[in-house]
Amino acid sequence: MTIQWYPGHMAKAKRQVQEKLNLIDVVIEVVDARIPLSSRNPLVDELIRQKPKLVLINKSDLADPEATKKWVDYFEQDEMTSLIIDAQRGKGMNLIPGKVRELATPLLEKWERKGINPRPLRTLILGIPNVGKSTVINKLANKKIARIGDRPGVTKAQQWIKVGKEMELLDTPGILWPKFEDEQVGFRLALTGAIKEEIFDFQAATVFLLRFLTANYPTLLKNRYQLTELSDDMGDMFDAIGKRRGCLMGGGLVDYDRVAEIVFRDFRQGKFGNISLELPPND
Ligand SMILES: Nc1nc2c(ncn2[C@@H]2O[C@H](COP(=O)(O)OP(=O)(O)OP(=O)(O)O)[C@@H](O)[C@H]2O)c(=O)[nH]1
Repeated sequence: MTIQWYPGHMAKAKRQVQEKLNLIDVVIEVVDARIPLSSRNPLVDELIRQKPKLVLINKSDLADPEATKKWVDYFEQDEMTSLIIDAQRGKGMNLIPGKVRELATPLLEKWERKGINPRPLRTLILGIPNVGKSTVINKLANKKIARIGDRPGVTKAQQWIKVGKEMELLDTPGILWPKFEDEQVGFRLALTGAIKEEIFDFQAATVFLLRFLTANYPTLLKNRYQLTELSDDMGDMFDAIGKRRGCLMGGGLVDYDRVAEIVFRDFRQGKFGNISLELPPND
């Protein structure tokens, strides 16, 4: 479910994350590999302050592998440790406990110095909606966790999931809102499913996507709709795709809304192939 965010919701979400963070040794932030920056809330770093953090670049099966490698370098330059994963298929996830331990080395050394018996490291999954937080938790827990819906008057205690011997994970993720004052960021979030479809202009998002594909993945776009040529004129592009897909109204006119919907759905379902909608700044 994608949530509509209002100032009240944001303040509540922030408070809830802050409460959880008090219990946490290492934060695990999940981002969408297709939009690793746009799917972050800049508040994360401010919120978690000095706590060690691991970035999971999820949904790598949908993204462009070349771009994803560049993102790992980008995060490294920014002194962030990241891992490329595909939570749906569990790929890359076996490396998480080792990375968490590595990140917690200063804490483990502190315990040793003080003669404190080491306990499992406590972690929290954090991220904006739809990046795959629950999928990551379920995979790490190695089973489907039964979720108890919010019921008025019933306080659900925080539950810890054991991941191996040395790591524990809070069973509910921390959710932060996406930030989309920039229109392009908004389109990227809409295309990847992080914000509700009703709150943006479908045709405008499709125009953004078609322009992006024309510039960056022309062959994938041509192949999908058997187009011999691509045009900068979006009217021509909609016409060409619409004719291929039989989106015609009376009088042979192309139904642009239907074209937009088809292109949009095709992208959401990964029908174009592996595409990243964002490259690291300065690339
Ligand atoms: N292709 C692909 N899909 C994924 C992957 N991880 C999660 N998904 C899908 O992405 C959608 C969202 O996943 P969730 O785990 O519900 O995401 P979430 O961050 O918990 O979402 P919210 O509950 O909205 O905060 C689901 O349809 C998942 O099946 C992945 O690695 N690859």
